[in-house]
Amino acid sequence: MNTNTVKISSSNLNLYYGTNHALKDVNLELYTNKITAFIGPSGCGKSTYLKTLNRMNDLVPNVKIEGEVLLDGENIYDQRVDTTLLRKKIGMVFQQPNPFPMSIYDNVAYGPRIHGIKHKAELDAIVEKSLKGAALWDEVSSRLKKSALGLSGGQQQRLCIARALAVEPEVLLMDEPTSALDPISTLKIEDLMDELKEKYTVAIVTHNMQQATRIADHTAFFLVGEVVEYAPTTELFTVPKDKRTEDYITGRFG
Ligand SMILES: Nc1ncnc2c1ncn2[C@@H]1O[C@H](COP(=O)(O)OP(=O)(O)OP(=O)(O)O)[C@@H](O)[C@H]1O
Repeated sequence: MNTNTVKISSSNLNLYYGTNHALKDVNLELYTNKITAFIGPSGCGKSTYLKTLNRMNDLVPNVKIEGEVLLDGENIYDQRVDTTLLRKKIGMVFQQPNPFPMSIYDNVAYGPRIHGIKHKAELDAIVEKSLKGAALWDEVSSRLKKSALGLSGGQQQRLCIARALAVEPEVLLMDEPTSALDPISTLKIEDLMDELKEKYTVAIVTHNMQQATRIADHTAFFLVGEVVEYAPTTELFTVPKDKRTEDYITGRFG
């Protein structure tokens, strides 16, 4: 894995929800312009880990985080870090498509407007570019002023990806982005992810091991808060080094 450039690196990362030690000494590196998948049984800490990467867990009461997460070598947990700017750089897409109850256009323009962009021509260009980037433009260009809630689930999820792209992030975090979608919409998002990695660094939590093998360059296997194994995806699924990884990927537990 040495040929890859490190975008995000976490070292000795521990997270506690009250007394629940949910992440245990997680050391992982995410590489620029690659897709990294996090797999593992329910409750093993995949989503928690993903959320530590843009400090979404800061919002949870009684959470305690120790260790470091570096983005381009800078610790994102440094007190001076502005979390709004951090989350502009590291965008997130959730399991359930969650468009705002407003027009397609306004959903995509929402982030840029918050960051101070007001001119219509500039916003129009961002909306078009982002919708194209999320492979949705052709389906919605004639109905930009219509409610986003009228889109199908798969379209809504691509809209959420467009909304994330609109603020020009460097990293995209995706928490089971296709688990609520039908197989055709899922394939569309997987194809899209392959395009997105040309420009962004992508991390995805998935329950679907086939999905990880289809799209991820690297895969980390989590078990009760620990990373058991982290390797290039083909290696992890064909020659796992740890017996627990082997048991999981062959369906013996989880
Ligand atoms: N906001 C929270 N407050 C308290 N405990 C939490 C919170 N979120 C997660 N946990 C706990 O942390 C542990 C890890 O949960 P997490 O959601 O990260 O696992 P996961 O691997 O993503 O699971 P799943 O695949 O079911 O989504 C679990 O024990 C869970 O109950």
